[in-house]
Amino acid sequence: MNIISYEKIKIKMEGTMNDLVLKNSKLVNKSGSYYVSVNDGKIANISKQPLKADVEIDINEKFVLPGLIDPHVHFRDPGLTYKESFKSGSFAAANGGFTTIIDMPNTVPQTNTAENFKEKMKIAKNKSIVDFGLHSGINNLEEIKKIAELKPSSFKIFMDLEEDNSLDTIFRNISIAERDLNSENSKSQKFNLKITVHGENKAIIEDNTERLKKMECIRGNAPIDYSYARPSKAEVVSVKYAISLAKKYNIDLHICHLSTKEALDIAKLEQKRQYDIDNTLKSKTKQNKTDNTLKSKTTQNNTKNTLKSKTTQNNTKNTLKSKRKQENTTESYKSKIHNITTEITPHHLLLDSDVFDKYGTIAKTNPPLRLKGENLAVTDLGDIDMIGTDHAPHTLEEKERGVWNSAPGIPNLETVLSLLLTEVNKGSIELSSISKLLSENPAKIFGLKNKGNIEVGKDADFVVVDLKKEGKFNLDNFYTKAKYTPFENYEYKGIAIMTISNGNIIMNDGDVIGNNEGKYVHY
Ligand SMILES: NC(=O)N[C@@H](CC(=O)O)C(=O)O
Ligand SMILES: [Zn+2]
Ligand SMILES: [Zn+2]
Repeated sequence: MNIISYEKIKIKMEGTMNDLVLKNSKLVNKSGSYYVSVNDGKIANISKQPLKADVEIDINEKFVLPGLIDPHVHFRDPGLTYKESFKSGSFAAANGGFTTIIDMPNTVPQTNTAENFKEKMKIAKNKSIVDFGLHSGINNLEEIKKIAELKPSSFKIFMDLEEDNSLDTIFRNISIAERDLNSENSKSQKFNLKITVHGENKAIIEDNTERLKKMECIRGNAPIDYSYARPSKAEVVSVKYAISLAKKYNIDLHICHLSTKEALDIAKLEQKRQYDIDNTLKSKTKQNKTDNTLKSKTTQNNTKNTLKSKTTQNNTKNTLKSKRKQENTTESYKSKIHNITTEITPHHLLLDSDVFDKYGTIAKTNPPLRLKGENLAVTDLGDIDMIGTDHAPHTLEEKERGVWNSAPGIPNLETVLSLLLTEVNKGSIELSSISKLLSENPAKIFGLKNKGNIEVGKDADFVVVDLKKEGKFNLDNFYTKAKYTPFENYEYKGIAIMTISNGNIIMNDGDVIGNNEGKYVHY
């Protein structure tokens, strides 16, 4: 038990004092103004009555939202820290209103062994000022099982880099690892492995790029050719295949940076199918329950008990059997429900390939910005689970090497909240949908149970926003090392003015205060 200093015990003894209170706060979907108090990094109380604390911050009737959570960042640490690091990346996150990020495995070395995973945990613990989850890379079954015990947020597959015939094996290995780990720990479904995919088909990309390069002399290969080289079809084919493998192996699937209507429709269809199966299962179990109670109680009890122990035996055997059956046959509706979830980036939401005219290869990213008519828009947000910024920093020099050799990727942590608050001011989305897309759903879908909402007992993670503040992004004020964005001349209305992580202020009016220690978070 760590001994805390006497004065803190004294304050605790008095019982009244909190560590922090946010007074005169506006909360989404609640009328009036609130006091939100914090104790030991957790939300202690939410009240209309005044609350006292060591530190009192007057929010002056601004909105206090749950701290933002980004499930898709590339902090390039270890190995590529000249582009970004957990220090610069987490400072950028704090500046953008984020209190939690989940980092991608395409570092050097790849985060695809238990050893490299632990090494990255250490690096992040030392450098990150926001809480962090980690996605794992892919490896053989043995390594996957060792990493799975460290509770990665998911196993990430870059389908644009994998041959189709290796994908089936990857999904199969993840489902076998989940089954084996849970049968070793049979008391509960302790391990729930999730796959996240970069959904673009490698073969289609290679064929189209080859064809366009050959025509270089005729077409001159403008930056927009990148959108033709990685056509929507590459995403549609890849997302369809990933969903079929998730069904076949009963594994939860999260689709990164969805960028086309067609692929979104396919994902929605499967989500609806799973929802219907889930409801059928729920009504069946309820039906069974009513049937059983109708029978006489007494005689039933003993038979029920013997039956129960047998049924539990059969059930475990059945689930394992159905899982085994799953591997080779098509899904049966009795199978475990696998969740299909989706994310979209700010650039695929708000930009299309027209922006290449102005920003050239600065706007080059994977998947590419879509041609008008193929792209998604703010009106599609109701069908998408979350925003994942795909904060993918590179150096300016790496971004200016022509259409084929420039590095793909756009940094977004310090622009996304202002971009979405501007949409709120335009009336195209509600303020509540920002919390749903950037806090509640990422927390729920990636199992971050202490995060995502302003509720008593949850982590005291907040972002205070000034809905009225207008301006243009000034790259000199950004903390990311990647000083470029296709949103440079965007006129925003609304910005983060304070970020609080576990009760500690980490950003105040655009100044990041770096004395906070981010912690590893997982499902
Ligand atoms: N999105 C990108 O264009 N680039 C990502 C890789 C990826 O997510 O494909 C990166 O790590 O740079
Ligand atoms: Zn990607
Ligand atoms: Zn990415």
